[in-house]
Amino acid sequence: MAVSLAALLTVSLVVVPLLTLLLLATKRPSNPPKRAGDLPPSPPGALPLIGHIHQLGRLPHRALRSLAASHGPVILLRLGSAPTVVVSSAAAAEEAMKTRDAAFASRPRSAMADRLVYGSRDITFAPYGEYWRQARRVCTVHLLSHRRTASFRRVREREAAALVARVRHHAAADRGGAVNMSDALFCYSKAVVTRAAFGDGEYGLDGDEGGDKLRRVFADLQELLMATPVREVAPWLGWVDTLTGLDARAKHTFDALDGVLERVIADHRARRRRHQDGQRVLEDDDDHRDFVDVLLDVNEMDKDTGLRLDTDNMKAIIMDMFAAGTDTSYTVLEWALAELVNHPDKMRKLQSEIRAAAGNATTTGHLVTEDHLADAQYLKAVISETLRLHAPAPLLAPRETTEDTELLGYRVPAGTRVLVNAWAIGRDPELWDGAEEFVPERFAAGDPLLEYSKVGQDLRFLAFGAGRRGCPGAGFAAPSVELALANVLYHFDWAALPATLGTPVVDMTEAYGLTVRLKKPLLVVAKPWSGR
Ligand code: HEM
Repeated sequence: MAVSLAALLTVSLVVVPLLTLLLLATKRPSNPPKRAGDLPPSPPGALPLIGHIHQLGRLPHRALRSLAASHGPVILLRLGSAPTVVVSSAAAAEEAMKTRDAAFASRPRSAMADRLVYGSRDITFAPYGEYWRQARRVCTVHLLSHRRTASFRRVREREAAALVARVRHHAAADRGGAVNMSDALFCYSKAVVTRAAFGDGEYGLDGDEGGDKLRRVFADLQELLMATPVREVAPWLGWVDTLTGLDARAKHTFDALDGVLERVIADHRARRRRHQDGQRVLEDDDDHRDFVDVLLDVNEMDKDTGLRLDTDNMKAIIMDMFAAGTDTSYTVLEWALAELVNHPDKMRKLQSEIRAAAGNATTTGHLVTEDHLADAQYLKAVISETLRLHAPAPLLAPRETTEDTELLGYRVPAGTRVLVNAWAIGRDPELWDGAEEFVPERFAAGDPLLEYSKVGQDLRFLAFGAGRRGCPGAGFAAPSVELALANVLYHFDWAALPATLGTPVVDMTEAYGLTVRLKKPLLVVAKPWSGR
C-alpha cells in the first residue's frame, strides 16, 4: 500500500505535470505571439546551404500543407539561399493576389528559364516590369483573346476527331480494350497548341517521323524548367552542373527547340513575302491566322506604340505557349478521366448529359461539337471539381515581391519568393464540405465557379492563379479540355483495368513535375459505345 501511495504521488506530482508540459509543447509549437513587423514563423530544421529543401519531400504541396497545419497559413522557409513565403489559406492568398497584387507580381529569376527561354523574355518567367506588361498585353489582346480562341475551333474539332480515332484504334488493337490515355490525351493537347501556334505545317526534328523525338525534347524542357541548377544555390559549385550533365542537357534541349522555332518563323516570313508579292496564299485569311502570323502582324501594327518583338522575343512567347499550355491542359484531362473511372455513377451522369446533347449518331464519323456543349453544366462541374482537387500546378508559378510588404500582419521584405499552395486551399476542410471527395454536384447550376475559366473570381479556387499574373490561357484551355473530355465520354464507356483482388480502380498516386500528374500512365479499358 505504501509503495502504491508513493507511486501515486510520483505520478501526480512529477509525471502528470511533465506529460502536460510535453503535450503543451507539442500542441503549441515554437510560434510566439505575433508582433507587428515580425517575419512569418519559420519551421525548425533548416540545414546549412539547402535550408528547408529536404523538408519538401517528393510531393512538396503535401509537405507544405503539413507544415502549414503546424505553423500557420503564412510561413517562411529558406529554399537554398532563397527566403520563401508559403501561403496556404484563401484569406492570405486573397491579400497577396488581390489586395496587394502589385507587391506580389514579379517572378524569381530562374537560371534555367534564362537559358531555355531566351533570357526569360517570355511572359511566365519575365520579371514584373515594362517588357512583361507589353508581352502580356500581346498575349491577352492578340493571341489568347476570345475571338482568337474561337478562331481555333476548327483545330480543336479536328484534333478531337483524331483523338477518338486513336482511342478506337488502340482499343481494337488490344483485345482487352486497354488504352494508354495519358499518351492519347497528351498528343491531343500538344497538337491543339502546336496547330494554334504554327498552323497546319508539319514541323519536327530531323528524322522524327511520329513526332516522338520532339515530344521527348518538350518533356525535357518541362523537366529542366523545374530543375534548380547547383550554381543557383551555390555559385562556386557551378562545375557540378557540368559534371552531372545538366548543362549539356539544357544546351541540347535549347538547340533542338530553337532550331524548330527558327524554321517556323522563317517559313511564315517567307510566306508573307510571297503574299505581299501578290501570290495567292491559301489558309491565310484573318480567321485562320496562327500565333506566329499574329506575332508578325503585331510587330507591324504596333510599330508606332513602341513595342518591337525581335525574333528571340517571338520564340520566347511561342515557347511559353507550349510550356504553359500543353501539360496543364493534358493534366486536367488525365485527372478528370481518372476520377470518372473511379466514380462510375458520375461518369454515367456525364455521359447521359453529353449523349443527350449530341444526339444518337454514333457512327464513327460523328463528333461532339462545341455547339452541343453550350449548356453542358455537369461537364463544367466535373472540370471545376477536377481543378479544385487536382490543380495541375499545385503551387502555381512562384511569385516574388517587388517591394517591402505585409501578409496577414507579417512583414515580407522585397525580393522574397512566394509560393501559393492552391492544392491545399482547394482541399481546405474549412472551405469545402467533404473536401477530399470528388463531388462535381457541389457546383450547382448558377454557381459562378462553373465558369472556371474566369480567373481569380473566388480565391478558394486557384487552379489558374489570380490577379495580374493569373493565367491568361484559361479561356483557351476551357473549350479544348471540354471538347476532348466530351468526345471520349460520348464515344466510349470506360473502366479500370481488371484487378486481381477487389474492385478495379485507377491508382491516383501523384508524380511531381512542372505539373502534378498521375504517377503511372492512365491505362484504362475503352468500350466503344454502340448507341441507345
Ligand atoms: C488547364 C489549363 C491551365 C492551367 C491550370 C494553368 C495554370 C496557370 C497558373 C497556375 C499560372 C500562374 C498564375 C499565377 O501566378 O497567378 C499560369 C500562368 C500562365 N499561363 Fe496558364 N494554365 C493553363 C493553360 C494555359 C494555356 C492553354 C496557356 C496558353 C496557351 C497558358 C498560358 C499561361 C501564361 C503565358 C502564364 C504566365 C502569366 C504571367 O506570368 O503573367 N496557360 N497558368
